[in-house]
Amino acid sequence: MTAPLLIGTSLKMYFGYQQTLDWCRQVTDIARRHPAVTQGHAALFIMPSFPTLAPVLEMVRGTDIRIGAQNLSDQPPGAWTGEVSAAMLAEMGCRCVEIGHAERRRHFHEDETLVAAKTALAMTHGLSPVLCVGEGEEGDPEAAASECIRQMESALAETPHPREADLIVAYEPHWAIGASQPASSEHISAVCMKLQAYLDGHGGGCVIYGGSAGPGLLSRLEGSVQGMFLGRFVHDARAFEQILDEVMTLHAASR
Ligand SMILES: O=C[C@H](O)COP(=O)(O)O
Repeated sequence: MTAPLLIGTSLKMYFGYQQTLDWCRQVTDIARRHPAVTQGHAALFIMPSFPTLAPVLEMVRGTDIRIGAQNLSDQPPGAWTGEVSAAMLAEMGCRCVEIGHAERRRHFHEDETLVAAKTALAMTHGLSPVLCVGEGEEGDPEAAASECIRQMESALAETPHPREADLIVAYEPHWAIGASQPASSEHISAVCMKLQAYLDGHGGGCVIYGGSAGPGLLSRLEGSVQGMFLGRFVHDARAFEQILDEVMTLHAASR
């Protein structure tokens, strides 16, 4: 059987507490009954805000939905006011953590040294990094892929081999995040296939696409990505279900 497509989302800081729980419940209910999930063609992850991690972890108990944080400290537990450790996330039951998102690089000045430290720490605690890479300006896919591979190499520089958790690379061109539409399918496919080829030769991992992604995009990418990293366009949980419907259609077409 082929590997499941990875369908994940970060809720960023959009929702309130109750709204997050309501949305996660809707998606969990969809996951419990949708054949794309129950038959193993799609694997899901959700990254809600820190205060909701505990109730959401409880909510998804009995499913295989991975829950992750949108950030972690690059430091071991100690005197780091306001930070959250990899150790605590792992202890709670988180299985993945987002690292290097364009918004954290831009607004919180997270540099490549910090991204590499966080990636290594996540791995050593068995947390799969959802490592976000992407070029700043719209341009040709060759240059974009080179820049993303450079970012991946930098991010993985401190990570011991073999890796202690699966690596998920989210290709997110910065210029396509928060936009009205994603990058073109041709651009996404060309870059993601290069990044996947790189990972296949360098310890493994899977490449998913994010940046104004929504229903319909996965079908247009014709198997060139391993999944999707979703944002605003699944805030209505029915859109999440539509994407799982697409996974089923793609699976049927591949048989
Ligand atoms: O974390 C998700 C990505 O940054 C994409 O967000 P967006 O689809 O709202 O642009």
